[in-house]
Amino acid sequence: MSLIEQAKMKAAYQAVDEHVLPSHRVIGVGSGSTVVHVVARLLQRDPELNAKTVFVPTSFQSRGLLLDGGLTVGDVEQYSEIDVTIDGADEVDSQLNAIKGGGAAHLQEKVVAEAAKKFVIVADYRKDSKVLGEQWTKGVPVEVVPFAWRAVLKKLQEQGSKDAKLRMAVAKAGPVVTDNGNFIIDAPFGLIHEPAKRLKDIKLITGVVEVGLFCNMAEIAYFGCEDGSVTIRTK
Ligand SMILES: O=C[C@H](O)[C@H](O)[C@H](O)COP(=O)(O)O
Repeated sequence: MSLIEQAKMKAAYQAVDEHVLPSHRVIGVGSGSTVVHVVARLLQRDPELNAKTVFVPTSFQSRGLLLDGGLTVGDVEQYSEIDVTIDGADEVDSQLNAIKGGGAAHLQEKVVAEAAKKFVIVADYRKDSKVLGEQWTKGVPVEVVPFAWRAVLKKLQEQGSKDAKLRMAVAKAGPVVTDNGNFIIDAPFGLIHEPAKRLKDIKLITGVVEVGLFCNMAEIAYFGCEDGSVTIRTK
């Protein structure tokens, strides 16, 4: 296993061990490659405990992971109060603000994170920054209603993201289509010193569904380090 994969695994395992309690009945499960290790750790719990627990996924991917593991899935319509949600991130700043949506899943992720009493981030050392935009330079993922994408792109450029662009699919002609049937624009803004303001400005553009800036949401973040240790950051 590569160093990066080991780092993801250590962070994920420790977060599950410290935040998923036997008394919990509803657990939110994020998306991405780090969350694969979250689900692996959940599957190592007492099967009787898992049988009494409902897991709320945040994407087609995480739903598949949970179902493949034989776990019971639910949604926020059934379970509006979640005990804890654990999710990955593309970058986390010193205040625990995060960029998410590298896998185009941030709309459902934000809903499931907001429904949780506690939101926990797991990541490897490459995601650990002082200021957002230091390491994640692809831009802020912005989910948009398809017919409005050009209008939103223009507004994002006017807000200072000159290189904002529609995310294109890799093994399909045309744009990435999210699990919700929308498009994604990646909007680089350089260093983001005031993420909450940036979030508000982008969200006010008509046609924007959700912005991959998670501000003042995470309570704690676990970063797997290159030396095999795990760094914990709290508010
Ligand atoms: O849309 C995807 C999600 O926000 C992921 O949680 C994020 O991209 C981090 O993914 P990974 O753990 O693969 O780096």
